[in-house]
Amino acid sequence: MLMTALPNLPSPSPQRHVGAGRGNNSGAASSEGVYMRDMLRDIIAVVLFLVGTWVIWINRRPKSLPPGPPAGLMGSHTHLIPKTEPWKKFYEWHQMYGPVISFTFGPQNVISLGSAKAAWDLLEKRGDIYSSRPRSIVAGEILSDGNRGIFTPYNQRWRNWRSLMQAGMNPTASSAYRERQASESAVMLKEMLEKPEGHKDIIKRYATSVVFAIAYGRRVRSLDDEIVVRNSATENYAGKIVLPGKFLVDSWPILLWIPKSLQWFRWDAEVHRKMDTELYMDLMNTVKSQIDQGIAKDSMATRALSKQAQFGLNEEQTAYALAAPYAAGVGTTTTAADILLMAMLNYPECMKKAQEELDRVVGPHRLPDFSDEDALPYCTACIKEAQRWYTLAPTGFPHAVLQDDVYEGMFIPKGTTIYSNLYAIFQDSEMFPEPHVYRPERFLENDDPRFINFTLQFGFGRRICPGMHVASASLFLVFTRMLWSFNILPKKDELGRPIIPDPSVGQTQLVRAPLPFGVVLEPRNKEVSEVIAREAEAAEESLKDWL
Ligand code: HEM
Repeated sequence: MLMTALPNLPSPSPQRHVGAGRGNNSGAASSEGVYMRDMLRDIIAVVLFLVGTWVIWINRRPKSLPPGPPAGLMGSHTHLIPKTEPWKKFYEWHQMYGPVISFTFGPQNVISLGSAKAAWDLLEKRGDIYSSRPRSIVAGEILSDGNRGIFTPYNQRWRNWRSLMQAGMNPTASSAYRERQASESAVMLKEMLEKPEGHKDIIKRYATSVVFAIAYGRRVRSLDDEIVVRNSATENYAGKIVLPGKFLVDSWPILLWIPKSLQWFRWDAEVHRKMDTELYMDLMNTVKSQIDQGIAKDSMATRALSKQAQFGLNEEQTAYALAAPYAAGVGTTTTAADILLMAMLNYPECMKKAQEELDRVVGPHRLPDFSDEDALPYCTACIKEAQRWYTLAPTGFPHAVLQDDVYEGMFIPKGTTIYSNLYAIFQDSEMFPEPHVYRPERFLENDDPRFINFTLQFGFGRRICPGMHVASASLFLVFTRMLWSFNILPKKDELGRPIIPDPSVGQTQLVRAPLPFGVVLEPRNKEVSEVIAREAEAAEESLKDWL
């Protein structure tokens, strides 16, 4: 049957028969040759049939699945996805196939949402089924034993964890940290005056101290503090292992069937799990002993420990939950501030406009404060636009869908990984004309509530960043106070030419960050140093009894 279905292969020429011209055996040899030739033809036909069937099978795409690129021979798109900046490839596919595309990563179905509308429609309006996370074997299970909520599927354990995050960082709780943010940012400016070249670490110390105050009610005076060093080591490791494709077992869970002692992907992760648990328990136990001594400051830890049963978290789960603000809040805030500086170097005219606004509203005798926020719309627009212009979470953080669904006629199978492709969303020229240009005015010209209350950079639905109020408040103070104090200027090369950082490149671990660049912080006038010295002194006074 197979043979008849295939066109006849051309006969080889008689001169080339095996054994041709070898005396008496030539007849037998020639029939043997014919036999061999037919067999070869059968084998080739079978191979072609199998390969053809395989290719058709692996490229089978239920008609209604979202469109996407053709798969490779192994049925996957993995080989098409670059290891660095994969969202750029997804963006290309969005331009070819539309705002909702599907592809596979290993055996895993993936759907990427490249428009805000699709992300809102699915991740927010249908949040009851789109709020889970894809299975994360190494980072979520082996390293974290299900204790890091950011990797946890949408279940009761996540809800308990999330209720502690909400209690600690909802808008009302977040406003209680503002005084702390104001004091630490005044100290930050003083440190910048003294050591302008260290501005990046200075911002990092600020962000670290803020999240430690929120989580544990303690202050961080230096990045050399032992708890910071231990936390950084932990987060560096976690940041590295969440990169897609880092571990085969995350795509091929069947590898969990090999004997545990041979599972090489466990070895490092288990060592780190022990270290992390020790660190997080130490941090929580310090607060317990402060509570016993009556010297604990209000924090997520005091709240969690006094209502542990209400939150439904055991000791270890509580300790891990309290570590989340550091894990998710330092790198993000520091990078977002770095992006703002990069924007100012690329668009000095925007810096001038923002400074004019600050001079008009705040004047020269005090630092900007939260009470100025409503009167500083251009500065606020600069912050939103920086987060759009250079997104630090280009594919968002992946969600997973809990049941089969249909969206605009497209089938979305249960268990699919869903990327909210913020890179593609922010490049949507209908929503953001000339998307590559940094233009804060776009946020002032648009009265759409989604522009006024812009939260796309913080993700979607029930998983939306719980730290967004803390982050926005920090960015407001860091940006306005830095611009009020300093002209942000580029460094120069040996020929005196300004070195402007290139926004089209970056480096990615858990977040995407600009490549390192230098800035010159030039105090704007003589009074700046006096005001900073005065406000920093008052800040130190208010912080003096913080451990
Ligand atoms: C500019 C700064 C920040 C940005 C752009 C940002 C962005 C994000 C994004 C995109 C997500 C994923 C949301 C989703 O799954 O749809 C997320 C999750 C999260 N963020 Fe942030 N974030 C920032 C700062 C912070 C801060 C300061 C904290 C804490 C103090 C924080 C804590 C968290 C946590 C705990 C999650 C996990 C939520 C969950 O899985 O339920 N983030 N963030």
